[in-house]
Amino acid sequence: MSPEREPDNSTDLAGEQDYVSLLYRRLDAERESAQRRLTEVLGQAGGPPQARTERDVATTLYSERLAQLGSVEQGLCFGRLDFHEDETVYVGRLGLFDEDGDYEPLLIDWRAPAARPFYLATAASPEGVRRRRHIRTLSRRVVGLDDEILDLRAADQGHDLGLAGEAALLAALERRRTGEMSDIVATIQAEQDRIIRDELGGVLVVQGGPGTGKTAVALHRAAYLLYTYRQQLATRGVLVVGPNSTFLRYIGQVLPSLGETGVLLATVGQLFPGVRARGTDGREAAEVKGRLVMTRVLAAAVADRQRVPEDVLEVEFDDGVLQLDRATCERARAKARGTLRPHNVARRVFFEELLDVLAERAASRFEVDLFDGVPEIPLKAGETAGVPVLDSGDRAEIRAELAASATVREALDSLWPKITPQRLLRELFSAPERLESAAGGLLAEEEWARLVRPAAERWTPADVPLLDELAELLGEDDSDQRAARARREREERAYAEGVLDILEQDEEIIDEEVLRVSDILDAELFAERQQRRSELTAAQRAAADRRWTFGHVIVDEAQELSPMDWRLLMRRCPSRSMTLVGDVAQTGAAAGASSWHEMLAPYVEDRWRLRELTVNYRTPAEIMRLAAAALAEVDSRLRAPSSVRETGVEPWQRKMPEEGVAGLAARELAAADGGTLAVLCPDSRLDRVRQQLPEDERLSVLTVGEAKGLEFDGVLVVAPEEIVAASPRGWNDLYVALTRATQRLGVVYTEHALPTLVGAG
Ligand SMILES: Nc1ncnc2c1ncn2[C@@H]1O[C@H](COP(=O)(O)OP(=O)(O)OP(=O)(O)O)[C@@H](O)[C@H]1O
Repeated sequence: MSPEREPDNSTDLAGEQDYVSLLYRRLDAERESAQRRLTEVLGQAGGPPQARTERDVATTLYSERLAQLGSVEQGLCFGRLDFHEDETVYVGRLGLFDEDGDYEPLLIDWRAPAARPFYLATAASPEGVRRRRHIRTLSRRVVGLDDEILDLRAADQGHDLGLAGEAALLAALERRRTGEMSDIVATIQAEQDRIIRDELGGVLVVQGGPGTGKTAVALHRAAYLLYTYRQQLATRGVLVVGPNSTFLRYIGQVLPSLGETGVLLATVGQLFPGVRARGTDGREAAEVKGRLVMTRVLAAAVADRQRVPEDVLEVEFDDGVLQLDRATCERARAKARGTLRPHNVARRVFFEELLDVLAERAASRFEVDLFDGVPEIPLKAGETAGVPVLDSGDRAEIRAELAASATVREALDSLWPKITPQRLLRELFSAPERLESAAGGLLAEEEWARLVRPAAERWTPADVPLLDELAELLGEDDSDQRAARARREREERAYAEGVLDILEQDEEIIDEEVLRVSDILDAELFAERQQRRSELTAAQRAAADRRWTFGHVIVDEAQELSPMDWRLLMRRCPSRSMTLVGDVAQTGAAAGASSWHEMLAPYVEDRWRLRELTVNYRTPAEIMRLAAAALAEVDSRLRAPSSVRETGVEPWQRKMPEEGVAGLAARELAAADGGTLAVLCPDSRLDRVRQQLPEDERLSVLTVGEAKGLEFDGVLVVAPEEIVAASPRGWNDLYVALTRATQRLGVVYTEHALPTLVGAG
């Protein structure tokens, strides 16, 4: 599409300013009203539980509304569509209505169906649109207009990449980077829009090269889904998974500006409540931990904790000793395992079995003791010896005593202990003999030996899926807690019934009050209220609950996740309503994916749909030519995405010892003209390079892994030859490093130049 442009015209500018000012007045009025209501609610206190619950709901509602209204202050309205039938629609960051008139829409939310032509209309397929106008604002002032006339005559003069709102797009892309990602609502392109608005159900995979807007699309999709399927998603929330916390900080501000709060942003390492994975694994250990075979290693480690005695176990009880022989314990273990319940739950069965046996043995011993020393009286004709001395009540009492005895419990615990995932994993990794027993038949010795580490070591991100797996294998015997909860509920109900009785007897009390009390007793209503309360804090509640399942899960840099990471995520999303975005050419993690098919087959077979993004909005064509040479080394069949723009600045390459990096960085930082610069280096050089460089908030020194998903105005890649040599996925890493810049790129060799790059440069 090659739109004809109408020149900016001051009458239009003034007209749009009037309209935009009207929108801001409406926004202010909404804010005042939400603030007033919030203040009113906060001013109330006391009252019955129902009133308190309602106040909680209202407080959260108005606070969220205020946050949402605050987040759209910049760029409230950014577009206008004029249709052939003289209809005009304004598009913006949220919907506003004319509440004084007949509730006409003044501004259409970008996510609403009516806003769609703004992103999709082309000259060839104008969807009734005559003119698309991008409105540029600075604070509340209109500073420019970019018009496109969608005229079929212009359609075949088409631009190769089919860009919509080209001037506004290029202006957005030229912007200096601040270190925080911004939203792209004003300039979403058609191929991106189709992904953002794709249906909710099933697994959607978005494959796209660097800079094609995968992250941007994933976040806008979260906002779109919450807007469109609010009922379905608000209670369960949306989980957005990113590769590391630097990345989460980078994208953290985008969603509030899209007006969304029902989203939990997390790394996989943050998804096991109570564990903070702050340690790091070596590349090889992480790779082994990520393998699917670890499920079998862990299952074996759990089975190893279900022991039987070599010969007999002696259990002290009541001034005597009872014996549990190996065969009896084996029978009890087989029965407990046969229930197929998790370890901590099946333990109850094991205990019950052995308590039965012990009770039997204790009863016999008691009977023997009773008759000890008593002379045997010969049986008369017709008499039998079968009548037991202890009746069933006595036997039950002995069993109860055994169950309550600390020594008995200790003895049984030594065979089948109650154990947490954390304890089991710590004890497994800190004891080579335990590891050998569990992993010996499944991993080679040099593989399982990589997992050995001291017990005091910190948890790492790769431990988290293992803990999650163990939580499933071990389970939680919560029967005591459940019994306690049921007892509490019975007591509360009895109390409420008592209150109701008193109220009914008291004639002074009005009917309404009585109704409120009886409300508490209505289980359905009670459950519903609980539900409403949880709706408001879905993201927070989800963060604290390992068993939480999300309405939708979005995974960014999905290629980095290991098979064990996927198992964890799939548990969090049994509905398999997921959006996975990534680029298999950028995989750096040793346990990461090289094919979407391989990664997904265990969970959904081939029931997933693929969409591709093909245009690179970040990296200029000059830099992309160099990066394409690295991509060819990854796989010669892969094609780099086409860059949207050229800058006229070629990337440069130079040989220089490490000490020279500081001077080059200072030069590049100056050239970035107030923008950001990243120095990307191999892990082994990170500390030394960091020490050389001054503290500056515009300057970041990172490894390639840390820079994944980020972008900077300028980038210096140090020692590319070492980045390539450092891992089997070294070329993928170099490709990632070379595609982080929006303006300028320099490559500094410390040893030998890479012939591939020299040829391309
Ligand atoms: N339609 C658009 N309008 C304006 N800017 C855009 C658009 N699409 C993408 N961008 C910008 O392009 C840059 C790259 O986008 P993003 O980080 O989402 O790409 P990516 O595909 O996730 O890249 P990578 O795989 O390298 O992490 C960002 O600055 C983003 O804001």
